[in-house]
Amino acid sequence: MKKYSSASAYKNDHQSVVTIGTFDGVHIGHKAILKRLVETAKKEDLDSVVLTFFPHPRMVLQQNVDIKLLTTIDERTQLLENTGLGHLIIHPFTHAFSRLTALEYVRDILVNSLKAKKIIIGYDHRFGRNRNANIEDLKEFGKTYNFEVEEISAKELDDVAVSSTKIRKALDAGDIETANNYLGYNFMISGEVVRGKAIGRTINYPTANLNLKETYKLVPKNGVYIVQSIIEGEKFFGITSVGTNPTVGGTKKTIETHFLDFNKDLYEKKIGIEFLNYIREEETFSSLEVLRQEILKDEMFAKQYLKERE
Ligand SMILES: Cc1cc2nc3c(=O)[nH]c(=O)nc-3n(C[C@H](O)[C@H](O)[C@H](O)COP(=O)(O)O)c2cc1C
Ligand SMILES: Nc1ncnc2c1ncn2[C@@H]1O[C@H](COP(=O)(O)OP(=O)(O)O)[C@@H](O)[C@H]1O
Repeated sequence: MKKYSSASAYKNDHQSVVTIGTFDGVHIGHKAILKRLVETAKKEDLDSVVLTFFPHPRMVLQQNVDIKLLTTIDERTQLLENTGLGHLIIHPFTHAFSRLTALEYVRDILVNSLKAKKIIIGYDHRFGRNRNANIEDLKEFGKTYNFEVEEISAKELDDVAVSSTKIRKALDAGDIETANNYLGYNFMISGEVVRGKAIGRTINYPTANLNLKETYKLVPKNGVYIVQSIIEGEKFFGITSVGTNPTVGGTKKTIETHFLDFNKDLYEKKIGIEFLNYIREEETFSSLEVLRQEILKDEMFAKQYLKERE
């Protein structure tokens, strides 16, 4: 897959089939649309192109709204790469871009830059300044500029919209299994391991504290989870606590993982953790000793879960 940092960076004379969207999560519904794109490209000898935007339009147009996304732009890129897509354009979404008229957008971007011969798009897609043009307008432009518009049905689109919302809601409720089913893979977060208060080791539960670079990345609700991680090529399971650690008087939200059967220095390493299941809510325990006993129970629970899953 070739990547481009703007529509004008895409320099290709071959005609294309294009689909446009955010594809946050690249979940099973998105994959169905992307499969159609890649198959159409093959059948009709066109290049397959996804036009996506970053930052998310709502991050630019509604800056006061705290938007959380299922995937960072790097994760989204990697997941799109796995679909067999030919070309990915991550176009900067700016105020100036949002002011383009429908005509300018279609003519300059879709036709002149992307050489669109076919556009696969949702029936309710809106575009151009103030989102005032719709799919009927796009079909009219197609007559002038000689491209075809293939409509994604309400049903198919509904499935996509439903799963994005459902995945976010499931993660907000700690329902990892539902989220993973809709995603078609395990929800994951990654970041650098940073130093904490060094209390973990004193109760025999050292925890790798993850620092997320992207503030817009969604984190599942506070609580305790079973996770897995690939560390230097080897798979480890772990128990992760998402929360403020009230037992030790914490106030800042942290994401900390104790890896099972593991004993290595992870500071400054970049690691990803995949969420497998939810164990319990975060609680305020009366002492560190009680916390240690509770984490031991979490460990037993995780081991049992992993054994049954084998
Ligand atoms: C599996 C697991 C469950 C945890 N559950 C809780 C909890 O319910 N309440 C709480 O205050 N802290 C909880 N913690 C977080 C501990 O308070 C934290 O890991 C400990 O203070 C060590 O922090 P440090 O990495 O800064 O040394 C949990 C940690 C783990 C690994
Ligand atoms: N099984 C393990 N799980 C997680 N981290 C481990 C493990 N064994 C060793 N470590 C190391 O110990 C560190 C965590 O120790 P801890 O006492 O919790 O300190 P901190 O408060 O700095 O996180 C991790 O960042 C990692 O480098």
